Order: sequence, then structure tokens, then C-alpha cells
Amino acid sequence: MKICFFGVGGVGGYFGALVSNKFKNEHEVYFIARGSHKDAICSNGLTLKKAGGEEIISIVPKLCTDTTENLPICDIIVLSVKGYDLEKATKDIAKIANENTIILPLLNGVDIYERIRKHLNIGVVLPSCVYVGTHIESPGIIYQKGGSCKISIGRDPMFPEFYPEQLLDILMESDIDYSWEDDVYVSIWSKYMFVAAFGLVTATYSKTIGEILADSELSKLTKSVMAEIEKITKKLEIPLSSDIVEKSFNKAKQFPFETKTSFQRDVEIKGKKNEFDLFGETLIRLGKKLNIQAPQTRYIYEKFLETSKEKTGSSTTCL
Ligand SMILES: NC(=O)C1=CN([C@@H]2O[C@H](COP(=O)(O)OP(=O)(O)OC[C@H]3O[C@@H](n4cnc5c(N)ncnc54)[C@H](OP(=O)(O)O)[C@@H]3O)[C@@H](O)[C@H]2O)C=CC1
Ligand SMILES: CC(C)(CO)C(=O)C(=O)O
Repeated sequence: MKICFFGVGGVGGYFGALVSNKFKNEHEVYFIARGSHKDAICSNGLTLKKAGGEEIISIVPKLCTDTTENLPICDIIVLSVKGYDLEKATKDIAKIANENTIILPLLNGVDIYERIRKHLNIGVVLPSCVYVGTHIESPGIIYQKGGSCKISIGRDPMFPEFYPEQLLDILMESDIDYSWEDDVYVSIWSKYMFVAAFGLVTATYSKTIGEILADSELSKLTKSVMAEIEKITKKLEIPLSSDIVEKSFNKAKQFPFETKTSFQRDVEIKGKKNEFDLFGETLIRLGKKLNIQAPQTRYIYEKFLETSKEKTGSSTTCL
């Protein structure tokens, strides 16, 4: 089989290394990367340091390239770029997909499926989400610090009968934990509640997940944002459990104290793009559309804009 990892940063690099390690002789594994990260992978392969630091996996893909022009039509495409690169990546994927290609998007966000389908009308796209704390430590090196690393995967609304047996076999044999879910939007929204609230608070206050847990005021703010996201899910009739805010908040304890959210990491790098659209702006848009009062979300949204304006001197308009 031909398997492409489109984006081999924190998330794609983690799963790409596990699949390549298992299947290097059986399947063709391709990586799409760019810049110094791509150059390092082409010279020395990709190295994955797993949580705890004891296990190190080094792999060499069949090909690492920055253009789909060098790739054949693929059977499976694991898509892990940031939200701001999604549109271009989706248009590129259209060039290496046919009607049988399975696309597994591992981005954070509640409308990733729709964003992809806007530009891709072939293949099977499986809505999904994952809990993992991972990043590019230096070019060619991925460091996974924490998280359950479990992927929740659901059916493509366009092909509700389709069961991705080959993909699930590959994940299982690569020792990747997953669950195949009838209503995956329960997991996607639960994950979103977690990452949007922690993402906004960690990035605005420059605190790690552990530091938020240790601070009663910031914990309270994070839970309030989660509670407002819960109001959105109720209006959308997403059947989350009645203790979802407490449960989501407690998930943070599974991450090492010093874990930063991926949103926070981007915000810390001067001039780098970030996924504020997926987190802050999507929440404000949804609140307005559904006529939901969300004062704590509005507070952190404005505070984030204010602090990033102070840091960069740029002016951004509130929604
Ligand atoms: N990191 C984490 O712990 C988690 C992240 N997520 C979500 O997963 C998604 C991916 O995040 P993450 O892995 O951290 O992101 P990263 O920035 O670490 O990885 C994405 C990689 O894709 C590359 N890329 C993007 N577009 C292209 C392109 N057209 N051609 C070649 N390379 C490309 C980027 O290059 P460049 O660096 O040059 O931009 C980058 O190396 C996000 O939605 C994030 O919110 C979900 C769970 C956990
Ligand atoms: C919070 C975390 C690490 C949980 O998976 C995450 O999804 C992110 O940082 O994007």
C-alpha cells in the first residue's frame, strides 16, 4: 500500500514514525515536509523520542518531499498540518487521491471535515481527533511528551457504510491505540472543549498546562470557558455526558506539568501563524450564530488579542 503522511510535525511525525517503523518493508511510506525539517529527514531520517525519553525510534521513509508532484496516488493519507495550512494541503491532496483513498485528518477543530470537503470531493474522509502532546524538538526530531495518543475515528457522512479495515489494521499493527466510533463528534467536541479552553488560557497567560492546574483563578477561567462550550454542544444536540466539563478538565492531569499546548507553542514564536481561527474565532462565531451568551470566552478572546497586540504591535479587530 502507498501511505502518505502529509505534514510530519508533532502529530504527523509521531504517527508517521510508528507506521514507518512497523511497515518499512511491506508498504511504501511517504512524508510531505518542508524547509529545514524536510532537509534533516532527507539527510538523516526522522527520529521520534517517546514520552519518558527511553524509547527512541529512527526511521527513513521511502521518500520525504515538499511536493505531491513526486508522489503516486495513495491508498491512505494521514493529514496533520495546522488549520492555517489546511486549504492548501487539501488542494494538494486532491492530486494524490482517487475515489478509494482514505484520508485521516488529525487536526484539532470541530469543522475540519467540512473545511476539507469544500476542496476535496473524492476519497473517504474520516472525521477524527487525538490526544497527544508532541512537537518538533529540532529539525528531523519529534518529541512526544505525553497524552494517551489515542485516535478517535468516525464514519464519513458521505459514505456512512464504509469501514476502513485496512487503515485500522495498520494502526493496530503499529501499536497505535484507536477507537472506531458511531458518533465520533462526541469525542471531537470533548477534545475541542479541552484544547480550545486550555489552548486559549495557556497561550494568553504563557503558562503550561500544569501551571494552569496549580493556579485556582486560571483553573476557574478554563472551566468557565469549557462550560460555555458545553452550552454550544447542547444547542447543537451533541450528546456529551453531564459531567463533561469536570471530565475534560481532569484530562489535563494526564499531561506532564511542563506540557505546552500546540497553540501556545505557535504563539510563543514571534511572527509565526497560529490556530486562533480554529479556537477563539470559531467559538465566537458559533456563540453568535446560536445566540449563546459566553462572557468568559469573550473575555479570554479579547485578552488574547490584547496580549498579542502588546507583543507584536499589530492591531487585530474583534469579531
Ligand atoms: N502538537 C500536539 O500535541 C497536537 C496537535 N494537534 C493538532 O494537530 C494539527 C497538527 O499540529 P502539529 O503536528 O503540532 O503541527 P506542526 O506544525 O508540528 O506540524 C505540521 C507540519 O506540517 C508542515 N506543513 C504544513 N503544510 C505543508 C505543506 N503544504 N507542505 C509541506 N509541509 C507542510 C509544517 O511545516 P512548517 O513548520 O514549515 O509550517 C509542519 O512541519 C493541528 O491542528 C494541531 O492543533 C492535535 C493534538 C495534539
Ligand atoms: C492539548 C493537547 C496537547 C492535547 O492533545 C493538544 O491537542 C494540543 O496542544 O494541540
